[in-house]
This record gives sequence, C-alpha cells and structure tokens, in this order.
Amino acid sequence: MRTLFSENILSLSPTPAPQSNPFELLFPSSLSTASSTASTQSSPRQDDWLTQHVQNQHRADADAVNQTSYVSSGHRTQNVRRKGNPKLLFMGSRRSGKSSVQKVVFQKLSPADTLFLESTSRIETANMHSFITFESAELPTSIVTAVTAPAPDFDHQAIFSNAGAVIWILDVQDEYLTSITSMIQTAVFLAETYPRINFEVFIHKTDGLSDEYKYETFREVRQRVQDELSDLGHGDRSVSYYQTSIFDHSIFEAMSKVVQKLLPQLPAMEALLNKLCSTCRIQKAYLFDTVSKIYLATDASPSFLRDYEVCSDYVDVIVDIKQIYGWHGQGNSSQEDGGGVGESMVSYDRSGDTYVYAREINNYLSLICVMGRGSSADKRVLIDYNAGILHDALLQIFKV
Ligand SMILES: Nc1nc2c(ncn2[C@@H]2O[C@H](COP(=O)(O)OP(=O)(O)OP(=O)(O)O)[C@@H](O)[C@H]2O)c(=O)[nH]1
Repeated sequence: MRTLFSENILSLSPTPAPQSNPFELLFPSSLSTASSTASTQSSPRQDDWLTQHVQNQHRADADAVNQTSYVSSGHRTQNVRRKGNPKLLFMGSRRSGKSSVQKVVFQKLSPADTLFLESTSRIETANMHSFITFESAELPTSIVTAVTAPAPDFDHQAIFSNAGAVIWILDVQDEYLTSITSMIQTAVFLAETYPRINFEVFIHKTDGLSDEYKYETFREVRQRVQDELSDLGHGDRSVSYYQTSIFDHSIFEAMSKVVQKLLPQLPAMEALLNKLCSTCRIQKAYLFDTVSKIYLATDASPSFLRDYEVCSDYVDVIVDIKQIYGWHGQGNSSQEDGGGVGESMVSYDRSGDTYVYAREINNYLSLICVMGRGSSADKRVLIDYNAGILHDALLQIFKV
C-alpha cells in the first residue's frame, strides 16, 4: 500500500480557500428531493475502465437483485422510512445463523467463534451505539411457529409494532423448503397485519458454494416465494433478497442496504454524494458508520462488492489507528461538530492508478471514496475542499 500524501490520517484538514471556487458544490435548497434528478444524470465515471470491467462481470447478479425491488405491476415500491433508530428483527429456522449474523455485525464477534454459539430459546436483543443506534432482536424458533400458527394469547404487538424490518435467514446449506413455507406464512402475516415493515430475505451461508449453485438457489428461492405470494393474493408485497455469509463482506453489504431503507435522511445523503462524485470524478463514494462498517449511503453509480470490500477494509485501518491514538468522545455523536477531522489518500493497486480517499465526518461517520484512472486524485485540494462542504451539509442534515 503506497501512501501518496504524507499527512497523518488524523491530521487537521487544510483550511478551505476563501475565494470563490469554480468547483464548489452547489447544493439545491431542497436536498431531499434532489436525489432522483442527480441519479439519472450520466457521469464521466461511467467510462471508467474498472467500472466497465466489473459491470460486465456482475450485471447478471445486479439485475437479479434489482428485479426484486419491483412489484408485479412494474412500479417500484416505496420503502418505508421512519424516524428513530433502525429496529431489525431476525427470524428463520433453527441453526440457520440468526445469532451469528446479529453477533458478527452488531457485537463484532469473530465469525469463527459462532461455531460455539448456543441455541436461542428466548428473544435476544443487541444494540449498537454508533453514529446511529442500531437495535436488533433475534426471535427464537418458538416465536416463528407462533407467528405462522398464532395462538389466541400471542401478543404480536409487543414484538412487531416498533420493528422497521424483518430479516428472514434462510440456510442454503440445509434443507430449506420448510423454511420457505414458514417464511411465506410470516410474510403474509406481516403484509396483512404490519404492512409498513420491510421484509428482507438473507439467502445465507453461501460461502463454499459454487457461483453456479449460488445463482441457481437464489433464482429458485426468489421465484418460489414470488409465486406463492402471488397465489395467496400478496404478489404486490415487496421482498428483497441478498446472498450472505458471515465469512466475507456480503453480510455487511446486505445489512447496509437493509438499514438504508429505514433512514429518512437517505435521499439527502445520496444527493450530496452524487454531486461530490460528479464534481471530483470519484468512482464510488460511501458514507460509513465507522464502528459497524455499515454504509449509510452511497452514490448512484453501480455498486460492486469489490469497491465495498476495499473501503470497508480501509475503515478497519482507520478504526485501528484511532484505537491506538485515542478515540475521543463516546455515545451517539451525530450532533458533534466533527472537531479533529482527518483525511488521507492511499493507492492500493499495483499500477498505482486507483486510490482510496477517506475523510472523517465526525468520530463515528466517515466518507470513503474509490477513485480510478482519470480521476482527479492529483487535485487533492479540490477533493478536500468539496469533501469539506459535504461534511458541513451532512452535519446540518443530522442536526435537523
Ligand atoms: N458456513 C457458514 N456457517 C454459518 C454462517 N452463519 C452461521 N453459521 C453457522 O451456523 C451454525 C448455527 O448458527 P447460529 O447463529 O447459532 O444459528 P441460530 O439460527 O441462531 O440457531 P438457533 O438459535 O438454535 O435457532 C453455527 O455453527 C454457525 O457457525 C455462514 O455464513 N456460513
């Protein structure tokens, strides 16, 4: 890894030039409505060789995932965004990996240690206090049974009334047809009783499976669920599917997408990132929750796991350095003004053409960007300046 700029990652940012800058970001006053416009504009990034190359490789997968966001009528379903912390409920059959996912993502348990997890017999909750507070709960199989065959005294209000999303964990390394049946019953129950709750399916334990088998399983599960929901009169129920494993970055990427749907600030954050990317010719930009490695927003260009992996690993480096040199301030810091902001830029490939740029927004939120060939990585001042404006805008969004 070659560091291009000698400044320490925790060094103070350069003071923006006082005179007017032709590259200055212009934020429309109605930030919340700007994202749809920005996302339809073509950008020079699209010519980038890396984007093109990886785009060809992953188009089939991306299509498959995107299709799941559309209902049968062809209109995109609006995901429900609400105020407050994202609340996630994990459901699934026995030993499907519910505790493992919750503990790896929110409690930073090492994936290898999940081998020794005991069976869950009651509702287990885990909260993670970071830039936003993530609340999650794992429902034991007995509750899953109660949902699919409800007893008269079953108090589903207490469990589901505050939830933002239900995540169904489907173990593809096991016999999964029974799990699909319970999943459909749960989806129908939620569609009828709590239609505002997002329903997400993690096609889980995909590590060690061939690409062909993964794709086939993914397609089969999606088709079966959609068919059965349509037969039951809920064909318009939007269900999203993700291939996940705790042994790679896929679980964090999937969790990021689930969480984003619950953030009311998402359109504003996306609009800011789109503008930053087109102004500074950035290939991909992510806003990371530094502690959880969940990204809260990204720009509209195609997302690839490789970009996410590089940025996520870089967040790990930032966290390690911050832990060595001291991490000031605890708790929810969304209101902090971002004092002690640091930024850095490194090249991570052999050719030296691809860079990762990182900038702290505050102690718990980081902007991480990937820049390919043809980017303006050599114009560091321009990037710093525009990132500074984005920084201020983000702090305003979260102060509202
Ligand atoms: N290969 C693989 N194994 C996994 C993955 N996630 C979890 N496991 C394993 O699956 C087993 C069961 O995991 P748990 O998290 O205990 O499953 P659970 O659904 O909480 O189990 P119950 O509480 O008994 O219902 C453990 O041995 C985990 O190591 C994964 O992504 N890949």
